Amino acid sequence: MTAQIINGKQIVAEYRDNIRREVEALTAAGTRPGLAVVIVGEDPASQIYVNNKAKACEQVGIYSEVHRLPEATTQDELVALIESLNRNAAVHGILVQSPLPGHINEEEVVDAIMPDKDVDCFHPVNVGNLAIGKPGMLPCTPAGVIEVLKYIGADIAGKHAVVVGRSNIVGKPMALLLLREHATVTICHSRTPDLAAVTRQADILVAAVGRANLIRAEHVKPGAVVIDVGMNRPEGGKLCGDVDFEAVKEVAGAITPVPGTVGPMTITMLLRNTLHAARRAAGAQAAVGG
Ligand SMILES: Nc1nc(=O)c2c([nH]1)NC[C@@H]1CN(c3ccc(C(=O)N[C@@H](CCC(=O)O)C(=O)O)cc3)C=[N+]21
Repeated sequence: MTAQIINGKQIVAEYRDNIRREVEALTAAGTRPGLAVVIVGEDPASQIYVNNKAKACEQVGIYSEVHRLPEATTQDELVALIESLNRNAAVHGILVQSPLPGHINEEEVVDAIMPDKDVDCFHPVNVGNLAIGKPGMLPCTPAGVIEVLKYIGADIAGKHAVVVGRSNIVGKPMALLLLREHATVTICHSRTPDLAAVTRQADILVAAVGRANLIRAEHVKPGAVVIDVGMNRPEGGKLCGDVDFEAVKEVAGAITPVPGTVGPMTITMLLRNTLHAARRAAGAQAAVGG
């Protein structure tokens, strides 16, 4: 039996429809949600992603502004821009597209973003709140994966979820969100001696490494839900994930295609974070009678 191919188009359309309605209501009440995206340099993949983010904002009625800075931008100039966006009342979310040029200290840049406007959930304050289970900003890609699992009706509580990859932007926060949903969670990485022996135990397998075809049929338990977070562009080839889709779809119970699901859901969660940030800002303003 072949796996259920998870239809990202349908999930994304439903979520964005709900967000669009909520944005409309908040705008009518006097606060139009706004997102500022900052991109430094000319990385071609980043240009595509940033354009997709701006288009998605437009689709749901969120105000957006894209700040395109030259490769030679200094640390001080970038931090000064972030500080001005922190003070800008029309901007509720700030996203600084990574990767940044080598001469920029990325950590210092993230620290400069006001935590309330950190719609990536990269700031240490938001990461800490996530780790201790306080409500707040959720990281976009991991939150999107949880929404996909819920949408297809996958059980998470008590299931064994295996995350392959330990990055700060996907692997680690993914494990925290699965834990919050009461999964038993294992994280694998490049030093895991027998990857397949661990991944074969997974009821839910999340691949977030950035290596094409890392996960093959022998890595997957029959019937498992396989979520592919990889975004690989082999030279001259087309975009593909970390999972050998054709082979794994014959074993898995459900699988996400790349492109099509996790990428657009990531952007959808960015829209949701921006909406929530705007709603909190509007509430805070009402509380001081502003
Ligand atoms: N501060 C920051 N926040 C991010 O969230 C962030 C980032 N930097 N840097 C780069 C990564 C990557 N990322 C993607 C989001 C959507 C798609 C996406 O929509 N992908 C489409 C395909 C797009 C295409 O054709 O290339 C899909 O999977 O269907 C891809 C990649 C966000 N990132």
